[in-house]
Amino acid sequence: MSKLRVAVIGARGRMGSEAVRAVEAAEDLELVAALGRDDPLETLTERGAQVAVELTHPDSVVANVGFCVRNGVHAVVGTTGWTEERLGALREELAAVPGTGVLIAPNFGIGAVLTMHFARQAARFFESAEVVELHHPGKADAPSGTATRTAQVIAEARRAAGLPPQPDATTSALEGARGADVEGVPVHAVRLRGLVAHQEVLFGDEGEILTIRHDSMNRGSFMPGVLLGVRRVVGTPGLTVGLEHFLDLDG
Ligand SMILES: NC(=O)C1=CN([C@@H]2O[C@H](COP(=O)(O)OP(=O)(O)OC[C@H]3O[C@@H](n4cnc5c(N)ncnc54)[C@H](OP(=O)(O)O)[C@@H]3O)[C@@H](O)[C@H]2O)C=CC1
Ligand SMILES: O=C(O)C1=N[C@H](C(=O)O)C[C@H](O)C1
Repeated sequence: MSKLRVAVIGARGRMGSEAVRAVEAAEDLELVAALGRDDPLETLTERGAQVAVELTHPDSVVANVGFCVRNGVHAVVGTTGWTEERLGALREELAAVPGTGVLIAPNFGIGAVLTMHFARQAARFFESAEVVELHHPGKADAPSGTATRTAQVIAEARRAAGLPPQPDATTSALEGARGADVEGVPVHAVRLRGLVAHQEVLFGDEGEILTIRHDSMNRGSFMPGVLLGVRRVVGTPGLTVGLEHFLDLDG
């Protein structure tokens, strides 16, 4: 059986370099390109890449994924910065090339995906919910894509259950003290040398607290998810947001 031809964009970064190693080590995959900032995207088509793994920067990702889609290269995207507006534009681009698939995964860590799944289940049972994400100080965006998505999932579940806004008597606060407001769910971001990627989801109600915590101790933790995405995206046309769609979580 022929190997799936895979490229990595952002190949010299923290995640990209780990993805290069993971693809090279996979027997069913062949690394055909490892692109940095100054390498032309045309290399993807010249080398016949079937799937591109995109791990760059929120300012670069839209153009890179757009190139892939226009050229029929499936994309597995870990880079953050996907607003509703960006997702809408990508859906329109994809509609013009049926057969091409894009996976956008806010987090490739299986435990992080499960955290979001469990948070969705828990949200309707608690009056209060807040998210705390903790990352290395080299991270460009805050709050993390995962924390933003987690807060959105909680907000969706609260709305579906008809819960009122969360109680909060704060009338004066230093700017940022209550975190970022993501659809009514406060999200707090810590940047600290020594950390990799961590998140706590806190739920509170009268007399009890539920904490769901996930820790990525190294970037190898993301690689099984990256490889799963690469193998599945080729048979999944259109836009998929979230690795959970490839995990059969209710099975
Ligand atoms: N979904 C997930 O599970 C995970 C997602 N991430 C996300 O992935 C992204 C990358 O993270 P990380 O690896 O830590 O970041 P790094 O800064 O370590 O790596 C990014 C790399 O991309 C390069 N780059 C930037 N723009 C381009 C471009 N246009 N073409 C090719 N290469 C480019 C950078 O080059 P240069 O240094 O020259 O700018 C750098 O080498 C972030 O958005 C992060 O949040 C991170 C971890 C897990
Ligand atoms: O930049 C990182 O490191 C990470 N980024 C992703 C995010 O913003 O959610 C995933 C993970 O948290 C690591």
